[in-house]
Amino acid sequence: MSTVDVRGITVGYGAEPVLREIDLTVHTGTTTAVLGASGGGKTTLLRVIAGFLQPDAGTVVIGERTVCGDGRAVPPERRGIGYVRQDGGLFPHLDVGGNIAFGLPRAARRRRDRVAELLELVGLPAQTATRRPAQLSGGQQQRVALARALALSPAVVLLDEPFSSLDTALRASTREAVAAALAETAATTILVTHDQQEALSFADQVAIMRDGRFSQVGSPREIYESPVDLREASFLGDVVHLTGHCVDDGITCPLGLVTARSDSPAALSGEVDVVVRPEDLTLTDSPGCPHGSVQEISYHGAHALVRVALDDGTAVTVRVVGRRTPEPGEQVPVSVIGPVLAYPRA
Ligand SMILES: Nc1ncnc2c1ncn2[C@@H]1O[C@H](COP(=O)(O)OP(=O)(O)OP(=O)(O)O)[C@@H](O)[C@H]1O
Repeated sequence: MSTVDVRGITVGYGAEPVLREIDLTVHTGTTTAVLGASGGGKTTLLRVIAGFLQPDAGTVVIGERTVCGDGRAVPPERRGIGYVRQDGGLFPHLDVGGNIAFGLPRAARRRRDRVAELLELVGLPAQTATRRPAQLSGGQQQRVALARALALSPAVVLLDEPFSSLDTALRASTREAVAAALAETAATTILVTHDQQEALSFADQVAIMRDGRFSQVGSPREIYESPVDLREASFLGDVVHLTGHCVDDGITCPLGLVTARSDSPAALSGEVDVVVRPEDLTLTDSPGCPHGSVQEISYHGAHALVRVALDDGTAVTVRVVGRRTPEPGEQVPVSVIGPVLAYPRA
């Protein structure tokens, strides 16, 4: 069992802490994505867990073992952790086989079949072993870096933005290969990323870091569909933000009379923030729905974002299937699908 349990970690590089009393639990064999703005402290957290940085306060427990805190500081090489840096960090003077075998005990280093096994695990052919890192694409290098991290069968794998330097197509295929390799080894994984889609699709749990703390930790669905506040909602994707007024039978807002979802904060009254995702709006008619004119279309292939100026002047964005966009200037109805998220006015 290798649950990673981070409790009350406070750490910094100077007087000001970068992380403040951070708590995080990553259950055995699951993946947590740590998502946040640049400079927020994501890498710092990985460095504390890996043992490269000693915290000012708090503990890290891996499985049953306290690896830091309570007067203990287990060195990085004895924590059973595989770490993949943002740039892969391969040794340029060693071939792929040499890179993967680097951390293995002397006897195992000579076993080429272990290297071939690890290459297969990350979806690379065995003959890649004789190539130098410089002869590989960015995605192949990242896979080799993962194979090296997995060589010692670590119980915990830390991935620091491993896909950020890859182009879209390579990113998707590398991500799939890495996810499959991690699933096969049942490693407990923490992935640092600043890519919302990556966090939502790759992880079992997403932790959003803001100002040195986690502002929300939950399943990808909870994080996207039930953000704790307007700020988190905007951080995780496109939002239509409107002002609403609570009335007896719901909330009146530029979209008409709407009802608050049950996962909205309780005790709403007076003026509230109404938050709707563009995919919760449609260009179809419904009783009492507003109309407006199409201002702008942003085409993304599979989908398109249609900006509509409602007749009362409010601008809203509607996500439609890419093939079914209206024309600019067209008059369209805008309906909301289902109840909306509403928050007390910020
Ligand atoms: N070795 C260091 N010495 C001093 N300050 C540092 C050091 N490493 C990081 N910092 C500072 O700590 C803060 C957090 O850095 P960190 O690299 O953990 O953020 P991050 O969320 O991983 O950022 P990014 O997404 O850009 O990689 C930043 O303000 C950074 O400048």
